[in-house]
Amino acid sequence: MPPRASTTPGRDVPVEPPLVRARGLLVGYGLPVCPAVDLSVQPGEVLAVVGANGTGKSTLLRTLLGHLEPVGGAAEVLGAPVDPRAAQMRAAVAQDLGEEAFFPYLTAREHLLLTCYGHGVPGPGEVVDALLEEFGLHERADASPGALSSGQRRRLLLAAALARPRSLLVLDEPEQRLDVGMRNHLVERLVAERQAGGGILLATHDPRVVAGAATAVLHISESEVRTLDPDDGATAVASL
Ligand SMILES: Nc1ncnc2c1ncn2[C@@H]1O[C@H](COP(=O)(O)OP(=O)(O)OP(=O)(O)O)[C@@H](O)[C@H]1O
Repeated sequence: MPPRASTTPGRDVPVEPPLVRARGLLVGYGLPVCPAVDLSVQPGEVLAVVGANGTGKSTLLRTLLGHLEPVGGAAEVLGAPVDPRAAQMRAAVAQDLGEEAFFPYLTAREHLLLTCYGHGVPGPGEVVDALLEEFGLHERADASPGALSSGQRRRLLLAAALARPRSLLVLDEPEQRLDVGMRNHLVERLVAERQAGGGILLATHDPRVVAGAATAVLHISESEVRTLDPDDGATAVASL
Protein backbone atom coordinates (compact mmCIF):
# COMPACT_ATOMS: atom_id res chain seq x y z
CA MET A 1 0.00 0.00 0.00
CA PRO A 2 1.66 3.31 -1.01
CA PRO A 3 1.84 6.00 1.67
CA ARG A 4 -1.15 8.33 1.72
CA ALA A 5 -0.39 12.00 1.21
CA SER A 6 -3.63 13.39 2.49
CA THR A 7 -3.08 16.96 3.58
CA THR A 8 -5.94 16.67 6.06
CA PRO A 9 -4.72 14.11 8.58
CA GLY A 10 -7.44 12.84 10.85
CA ARG A 11 -10.21 14.16 8.69
CA ASP A 12 -12.01 11.08 7.49
CA VAL A 13 -14.88 12.56 5.52
CA PRO A 14 -14.13 15.82 3.72
CA VAL A 15 -17.26 17.86 3.15
CA GLU A 16 -16.39 18.70 -0.45
CA PRO A 17 -14.46 16.64 -2.96
CA PRO A 18 -10.79 17.66 -2.82
CA LEU A 19 -9.59 20.18 -5.39
CA VAL A 20 -7.29 17.47 -6.65
CA ARG A 21 -6.91 13.85 -5.63
CA ALA A 22 -4.74 10.96 -6.76
CA ARG A 23 -5.17 7.35 -5.75
CA GLY A 24 -2.47 4.82 -6.58
CA LEU A 25 -1.46 7.12 -9.40
CA LEU A 26 1.42 5.93 -11.53
CA VAL A 27 2.98 8.57 -13.76
CA GLY A 28 5.55 8.24 -16.50
CA TYR A 29 6.20 7.64 -20.15
CA GLY A 30 5.03 4.11 -20.86
CA LEU A 31 6.71 2.96 -17.66
CA PRO A 32 6.29 4.70 -14.29
CA VAL A 33 9.06 7.11 -13.31
CA CYS A 34 8.34 6.82 -9.55
CA PRO A 35 6.29 4.75 -7.09
CA ALA A 36 2.51 5.18 -6.93
CA VAL A 37 1.25 8.46 -5.50
CA ASP A 38 -1.73 9.09 -3.23
CA LEU A 39 -2.49 12.73 -2.48
CA SER A 40 -5.23 15.25 -2.00
CA VAL A 41 -5.39 19.02 -1.78
CA GLN A 42 -8.30 20.74 -0.06
CA PRO A 43 -9.12 24.46 -0.11
CA GLY A 44 -6.65 26.33 2.08
CA GLU A 45 -3.92 23.70 1.69
CA VAL A 46 -0.54 23.93 -0.02
CA LEU A 47 1.01 20.61 -0.99
CA ALA A 48 4.68 20.90 -1.93
CA VAL A 49 6.08 18.08 -4.05
CA VAL A 50 9.81 17.69 -3.47
CA GLY A 51 12.57 15.31 -4.51
CA ALA A 52 15.85 15.15 -6.36
CA ASN A 53 16.14 16.00 -10.05
CA GLY A 54 14.41 13.47 -12.27
CA THR A 55 12.28 11.82 -9.57
CA GLY A 56 9.02 12.66 -11.36
CA LYS A 57 7.69 15.90 -9.83
CA SER A 58 6.95 17.62 -13.15
CA THR A 59 5.60 14.40 -14.62
CA LEU A 60 3.21 14.12 -11.66
CA LEU A 61 1.98 17.71 -12.06
CA ARG A 62 1.55 17.30 -15.81
CA THR A 63 -0.45 14.11 -15.28
CA LEU A 64 -2.71 15.74 -12.68
CA LEU A 65 -3.35 18.56 -15.17
CA GLY A 66 -4.22 16.10 -17.93
CA HIS A 67 -1.21 16.89 -20.10
CA LEU A 68 -0.08 13.28 -19.77
CA GLU A 69 -2.12 10.09 -19.44
CA PRO A 70 -1.59 8.17 -16.18
CA VAL A 71 0.33 4.93 -16.48
CA GLY A 72 -2.01 3.55 -13.80
CA GLY A 73 -4.31 4.51 -10.95
CA ALA A 74 -6.70 7.44 -10.88
CA ALA A 75 -6.67 11.23 -10.66
CA GLU A 76 -9.56 13.62 -10.10
CA VAL A 77 -10.05 17.37 -10.05
CA LEU A 78 -13.07 18.55 -8.06
CA GLY A 79 -14.36 15.00 -7.91
CA ALA A 80 -14.33 14.45 -11.68
CA PRO A 81 -11.77 12.49 -13.69
CA VAL A 82 -9.02 14.78 -14.96
CA ASP A 83 -10.07 16.32 -18.27
CA PRO A 84 -8.29 19.54 -19.26
CA ARG A 85 -11.03 20.28 -21.82
CA ALA A 86 -13.82 20.15 -19.24
CA ALA A 87 -15.29 23.57 -18.44
CA GLN A 88 -15.19 22.88 -14.69
CA MET A 89 -11.49 22.09 -14.74
CA ARG A 90 -10.61 25.02 -17.02
CA ALA A 91 -12.48 27.39 -14.72
CA ALA A 92 -10.98 26.00 -11.52
CA VAL A 93 -7.33 25.44 -12.29
CA ALA A 94 -4.69 28.11 -12.89
CA GLN A 95 -1.25 26.85 -13.78
CA ASP A 96 2.31 27.96 -14.36
CA LEU A 97 4.59 25.12 -15.34
CA GLY A 98 7.37 27.50 -16.36
CA GLU A 99 6.67 26.93 -20.03
CA GLU A 100 7.00 30.11 -22.05
CA ALA A 101 4.14 30.12 -24.56
CA PHE A 102 4.12 33.87 -25.20
CA PHE A 103 2.78 35.72 -28.20
CA PRO A 104 5.89 37.48 -29.56
CA TYR A 105 4.05 40.64 -30.64
CA LEU A 106 1.99 41.19 -27.48
CA THR A 107 3.40 43.25 -24.62
CA ALA A 108 3.57 42.12 -21.01
CA ARG A 109 0.48 44.19 -20.23
CA GLU A 110 -1.41 42.75 -23.22
CA HIS A 111 -0.62 39.19 -22.13
CA LEU A 112 -2.15 39.84 -18.74
CA LEU A 113 -5.16 41.64 -20.25
CA LEU A 114 -5.73 38.70 -22.59
CA THR A 115 -5.83 36.34 -19.62
CA CYS A 116 -8.32 38.62 -17.84
CA TYR A 117 -10.54 38.92 -20.91
CA GLY A 118 -10.50 35.16 -21.44
CA HIS A 119 -11.77 34.59 -17.91
CA GLY A 120 -14.19 37.52 -17.72
CA VAL A 121 -12.28 39.25 -14.92
CA PRO A 122 -14.09 42.45 -13.88
CA GLY A 123 -12.00 45.66 -14.05
CA PRO A 124 -9.18 44.08 -16.07
CA GLY A 125 -7.18 47.31 -16.40
CA GLU A 126 -6.93 47.76 -12.63
CA VAL A 127 -6.22 44.08 -12.04
CA VAL A 128 -3.40 44.13 -14.58
CA ASP A 129 -1.90 47.37 -13.27
CA ALA A 130 -1.82 45.92 -9.76
CA LEU A 131 -0.13 42.71 -10.95
CA LEU A 132 2.45 44.62 -13.01
CA GLU A 133 3.28 46.66 -9.92
CA GLU A 134 3.32 43.64 -7.62
CA PHE A 135 5.69 41.69 -9.85
CA GLY A 136 7.94 44.66 -10.58
CA LEU A 137 7.02 44.75 -14.25
CA HIS A 138 5.35 48.16 -14.41
CA GLU A 139 8.35 49.79 -16.08
CA ARG A 140 8.48 47.01 -18.68
CA ALA A 141 4.71 46.74 -19.18
CA ASP A 142 4.93 47.74 -22.82
CA ALA A 143 7.84 45.45 -23.66
CA SER A 144 7.33 42.24 -25.63
CA PRO A 145 8.41 38.99 -23.89
CA GLY A 146 11.50 38.80 -26.07
CA ALA A 147 12.67 42.11 -24.62
CA LEU A 148 12.26 40.97 -21.01
CA SER A 149 14.93 39.35 -18.89
CA SER A 150 14.57 35.67 -18.02
CA GLY A 151 13.47 36.50 -14.47
CA GLN A 152 11.02 39.11 -15.75
CA ARG A 153 9.46 36.51 -18.06
CA ARG A 154 9.07 34.18 -15.07
CA ARG A 155 7.40 37.00 -13.16
CA LEU A 156 5.06 37.50 -16.10
CA LEU A 157 4.11 33.80 -16.10
CA LEU A 158 3.30 33.97 -12.39
CA ALA A 159 1.33 37.19 -12.82
CA ALA A 160 -0.67 35.57 -15.64
CA ALA A 161 -1.56 32.60 -13.43
CA LEU A 162 -2.72 34.99 -10.72
CA ALA A 163 -4.64 37.26 -13.12
CA ARG A 164 -7.50 34.79 -13.46
CA PRO A 165 -10.03 33.33 -11.01
CA ARG A 166 -9.10 29.91 -9.64
CA SER A 167 -9.72 27.36 -6.91
CA LEU A 168 -6.49 25.46 -7.48
CA LEU A 169 -3.10 26.87 -8.42
CA VAL A 170 -0.53 24.46 -9.86
CA LEU A 171 3.06 25.69 -10.06
CA ASP A 172 6.22 23.92 -11.19
CA GLU A 173 9.29 25.33 -9.46
CA PRO A 174 7.87 28.87 -9.33
CA GLU A 175 11.03 30.08 -7.59
CA GLN A 176 13.15 29.40 -10.67
CA ARG A 177 15.00 32.49 -11.98
CA LEU A 178 13.51 34.77 -9.31
CA ASP A 179 15.79 36.96 -7.20
CA VAL A 180 15.70 36.64 -3.42
CA GLY A 181 13.31 39.55 -2.95
CA MET A 182 10.79 38.11 -5.38
CA ARG A 183 11.17 34.63 -3.85
CA ASN A 184 10.25 36.13 -0.50
CA HIS A 185 7.27 37.80 -2.10
CA LEU A 186 6.29 34.53 -3.73
CA VAL A 187 6.11 32.87 -0.31
CA GLU A 188 3.89 35.68 0.98
CA ARG A 189 1.68 35.39 -2.09
CA LEU A 190 1.28 31.63 -1.64
CA VAL A 191 0.35 32.10 2.02
CA ALA A 192 -2.20 34.77 1.08
CA GLU A 193 -3.69 32.43 -1.53
CA ARG A 194 -4.00 29.65 1.05
CA GLN A 195 -5.49 31.98 3.66
CA ALA A 196 -8.06 33.15 1.11
CA GLY A 197 -9.18 29.52 0.74
CA GLY A 198 -7.30 28.61 -2.43
CA GLY A 199 -5.51 25.30 -2.83
CA ILE A 200 -1.99 25.04 -4.20
CA LEU A 201 -0.04 22.13 -5.61
CA LEU A 202 3.55 22.96 -6.40
CA ALA A 203 6.88 21.34 -7.12
CA THR A 204 9.85 23.12 -5.59
CA HIS A 205 13.54 22.88 -4.76
CA ASP A 206 13.42 25.85 -2.40
CA PRO A 207 13.39 25.01 1.33
CA ARG A 208 12.09 28.54 2.09
CA VAL A 209 9.03 27.96 -0.07
CA VAL A 210 8.39 24.66 1.71
CA ALA A 211 8.91 26.00 5.24
CA GLY A 212 7.13 29.29 4.58
CA ALA A 213 4.12 28.28 2.53
CA ALA A 214 3.45 24.52 2.53
CA THR A 215 0.90 22.82 4.75
CA ALA A 216 2.13 19.36 3.72
CA VAL A 217 4.97 17.88 1.72
CA LEU A 218 5.11 14.92 -0.63
CA HIS A 219 8.68 13.64 -0.89
CA ILE A 220 9.33 11.52 -3.98
CA SER A 221 12.34 9.28 -4.35
CA GLU A 222 13.12 6.33 -6.58
CA SER A 223 12.01 3.83 -3.94
CA GLU A 224 9.18 5.55 -2.06
CA VAL A 225 6.73 8.43 -1.79
CA ARG A 226 6.51 9.85 1.73
CA THR A 227 4.39 12.52 3.37
CA LEU A 228 6.33 14.94 5.57
CA ASP A 229 5.39 17.96 7.63
CA PRO A 230 6.68 21.28 6.23
CA ASP A 231 9.67 21.54 8.61
CA ASP A 232 10.89 18.03 7.83
CA GLY A 233 10.13 18.67 4.16
CA ALA A 234 12.25 21.83 4.15
CA THR A 235 15.11 19.93 5.80
CA ALA A 236 14.79 17.17 3.20
CA VAL A 237 14.87 19.71 0.35
CA ALA A 238 17.91 21.44 1.79
CA SER A 239 19.82 18.16 1.81
CA LEU A 240 19.01 17.06 -1.74
N1 LIG B 1 9.00 13.47 -22.44
C1 LIG B 1 9.68 12.55 -21.75
N2 LIG B 1 9.84 11.31 -22.26
C2 LIG B 1 10.50 10.35 -21.57
N3 LIG B 1 11.04 10.54 -20.34
C3 LIG B 1 10.90 11.75 -19.80
C4 LIG B 1 10.21 12.81 -20.46
N4 LIG B 1 10.24 13.91 -19.67
C5 LIG B 1 10.91 13.54 -18.56
N5 LIG B 1 11.32 12.25 -18.64
C6 LIG B 1 12.05 11.51 -17.61
O1 LIG B 1 11.15 11.24 -16.54
C7 LIG B 1 11.83 11.32 -15.29
C8 LIG B 1 11.11 12.32 -14.40
O2 LIG B 1 11.25 13.61 -14.98
P1 LIG B 1 10.58 14.89 -14.33
O3 LIG B 1 10.81 16.03 -15.26
O4 LIG B 1 9.21 14.57 -13.94
O5 LIG B 1 11.48 15.05 -13.03
P2 LIG B 1 11.49 16.19 -11.94
O6 LIG B 1 11.37 15.52 -10.62
O7 LIG B 1 10.49 17.23 -12.26
O8 LIG B 1 12.97 16.75 -12.11
P3 LIG B 1 13.63 18.21 -11.91
O9 LIG B 1 13.80 18.39 -10.42
O10 LIG B 1 14.94 18.05 -12.61
O11 LIG B 1 12.73 19.23 -12.53
C9 LIG B 1 13.28 11.70 -15.62
O12 LIG B 1 14.06 10.53 -15.60
C10 LIG B 1 13.19 12.28 -17.01
O13 LIG B 1 14.40 12.07 -17.71
